[in-house]
Amino acid sequence: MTVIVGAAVVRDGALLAQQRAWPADHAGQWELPGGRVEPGETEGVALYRECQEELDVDILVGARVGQDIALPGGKVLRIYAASLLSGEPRPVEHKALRWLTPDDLADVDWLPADRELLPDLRLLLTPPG
Ligand SMILES: Nc1nc2c([nH]c(=O)n2[C@H]2C[C@H](O)[C@@H](COP(=O)(O)OP(=O)(O)OP(=O)(O)O)O2)c(=O)[nH]1
Repeated sequence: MTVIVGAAVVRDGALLAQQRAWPADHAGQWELPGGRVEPGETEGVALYRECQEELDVDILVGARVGQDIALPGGKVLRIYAASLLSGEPRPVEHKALRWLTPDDLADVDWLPADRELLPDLRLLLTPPG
């Protein structure tokens, strides 16, 4: 099974989202940083690599967020919480980045799979108590 890992990077109560530049049918839609787990990689290593490639940052990978979401073609999307270790994110391959507060979460045009995760992402941004 192909696993696509995504990072829910949180800083100061906001979630980092990025806007796809391609392919044409998804360009302009928003997603979490991440990508395919390559053979021989752990999911954490894949996420760390993808965030270096896409954002030019080093991350610390934390706990799972939500359930696996089925993607077309028998793939699944699996999200992990993450925090920034070093670097300031920049959109290396994407059109734009945004830090989304809980109130902003529903404002962007997410990829369909990510939209299913919004309740879990909102919880991640909400301090306990
Ligand atoms: N990175 C990422 N991909 C997502 C998210 N939600 C979602 O449906 N996807 C889908 C879009 C793509 O079909 C697939 C990831 O492909 P990708 O193009 O970003 O990753 P990749 O370069 O490692 O994959 P590939 O080109 O080797 O197939 O997962 C998300 O939040 N983050």
